[in-house]
Amino acid sequence: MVEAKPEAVRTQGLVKRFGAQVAVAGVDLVVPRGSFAGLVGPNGAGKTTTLSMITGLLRPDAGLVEINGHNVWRDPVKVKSRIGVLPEGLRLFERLSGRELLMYNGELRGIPRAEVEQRAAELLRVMDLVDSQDKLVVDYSTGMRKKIGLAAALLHNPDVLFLDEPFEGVDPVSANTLVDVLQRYTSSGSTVVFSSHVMDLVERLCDWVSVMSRGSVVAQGPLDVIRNGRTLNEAFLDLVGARGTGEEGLSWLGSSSV
Ligand SMILES: Nc1ncnc2c1ncn2[C@@H]1O[C@H](COP(=O)(O)OP(=O)(O)OP(=O)(O)O)[C@@H](O)[C@H]1O
Repeated sequence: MVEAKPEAVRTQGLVKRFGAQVAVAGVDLVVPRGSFAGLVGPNGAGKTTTLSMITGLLRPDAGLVEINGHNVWRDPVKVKSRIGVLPEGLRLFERLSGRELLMYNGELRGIPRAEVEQRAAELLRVMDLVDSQDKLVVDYSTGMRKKIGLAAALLHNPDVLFLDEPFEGVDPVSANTLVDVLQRYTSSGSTVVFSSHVMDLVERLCDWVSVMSRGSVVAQGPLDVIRNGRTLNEAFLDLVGARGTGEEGLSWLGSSSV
């Protein structure tokens, strides 16, 4: 009998509190291998906190995180060597050029220099950053930062890639580039998990969706199951209980009142 491979990501009962605030209240997140997975939820739902705990950046108060069957918090070095992360806020080494940043990342990952040089050159070309490769990262625009951050996260060819709001502040041309690279990456069987508020994009790209609300996963599964005949935006509004008439309050707003 062939043993089933573990999921790319599995969490059980993940909890994080900040003082009296429960940011993540027992999250059971599942992402099958090879998925292009979207993590969606209203502001403050706990997406960033969950991703931070999954990627070994923030220690959970309770619960279990496994990536490809390996316990992240018991074996962090092994797991971190096989994942790529584009975190929120994207803190980068600002005084390095884009090219130096990739070379440094490659060295940190223990990849032979000649291999890093080749991979960095290819990534810079695909990300359309060749002309800016010698510019300091501090002088990069928001979209350029996302692209060099994604290049750095891909350099060691991870099994699973985690991206927190990768398309935020990115122009349509750069967004297309990011999408092309990510689709090429998942088509070879690797897994992407990304958080986003852009429902159209999640609907277009993802085959798996997890919906969070108030610190919990309220729905997850294949995109079509979550949509259930609706647009993803409609499904999202139904699931997070955010449908209102929008007519209450703000009666003073607009030109008809004084
Ligand atoms: N370091 C922190 N200290 C205190 N509270 C925090 C901290 N980080 C997050 N929180 C709180 O935890 C909750 C979840 O925040 P989180 O950033 O995970 O949500 P999110 O779903 O990523 O939101 P958004 O879509 O707005 O980015 C929020 O109420 C937030 O105020």
